[in-house]
Amino acid sequence: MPAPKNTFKQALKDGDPQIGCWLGLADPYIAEISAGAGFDWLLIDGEHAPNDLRSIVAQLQVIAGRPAHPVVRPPIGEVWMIKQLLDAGAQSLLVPMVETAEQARELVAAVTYPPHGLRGVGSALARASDFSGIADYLTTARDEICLLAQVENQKGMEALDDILAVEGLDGVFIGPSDLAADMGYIGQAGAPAVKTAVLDAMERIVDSGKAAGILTLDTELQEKCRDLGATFIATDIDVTLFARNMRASAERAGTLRKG
Ligand SMILES: O=C(O)C(=O)C[C@H](O)[C@@H](O)CO
Repeated sequence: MPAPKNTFKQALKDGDPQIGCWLGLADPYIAEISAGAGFDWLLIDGEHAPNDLRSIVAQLQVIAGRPAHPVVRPPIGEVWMIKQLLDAGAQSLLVPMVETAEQARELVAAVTYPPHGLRGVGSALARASDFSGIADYLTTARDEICLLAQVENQKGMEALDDILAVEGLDGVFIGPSDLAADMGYIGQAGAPAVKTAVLDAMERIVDSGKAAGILTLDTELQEKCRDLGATFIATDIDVTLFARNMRASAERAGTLRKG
């Protein structure tokens, strides 16, 4: 019995656009609601949300078997973190702040078992192998892991072509917020210079044959990235959805006080 089929990875290979949502509320209840909302994938954010391994596992558990595919973002691309997340059952990783091809090659090694990689062998204890229930996990896991790198500063953009040449990397995500900051436009991900850089990167990623991805709430940019061939596009964030609607609700309710 092989490792579970990574339908998200297959969809990216097939060029089928996958529409996702960021999960930053770090709660399995929210993840469960989101998993059936209609998104193709959900990003469990370990970088900017108060997630730890336990909360990530809890979200993986409630998303399992639901229509949406979980993509997990570690705080940074450390080998030990990746080992833990893969053993916890994450099959798709989005690793932030990738700046060099060497870094990308290290990440490929981190998701690959020896002799070709560095991933520690602990499947006997791992949720990923259904706690040893998947007899052929060790020899089939790698093919079902989707490794995505985030390029989100000028150093990474300058190295983009070299990063795209790294075998075993499935896709590159451009992070508009961090890229904007590094370009001198902090808080202005929609600045023309940033958008131009993002769209240029999208073209280069797609031309390389790898999957291109982004998170943007800008509907015009979402459409432009899709039209350029981007295939993993996150269009919203649970935190902002909730906060915006709570504030609006409180404002409406506040009118009751006036009598
Ligand atoms: O740089 C970006 O943009 C991202 O990587 C996404 C952000 O981390 C996310 O928190 C939304 O701002």
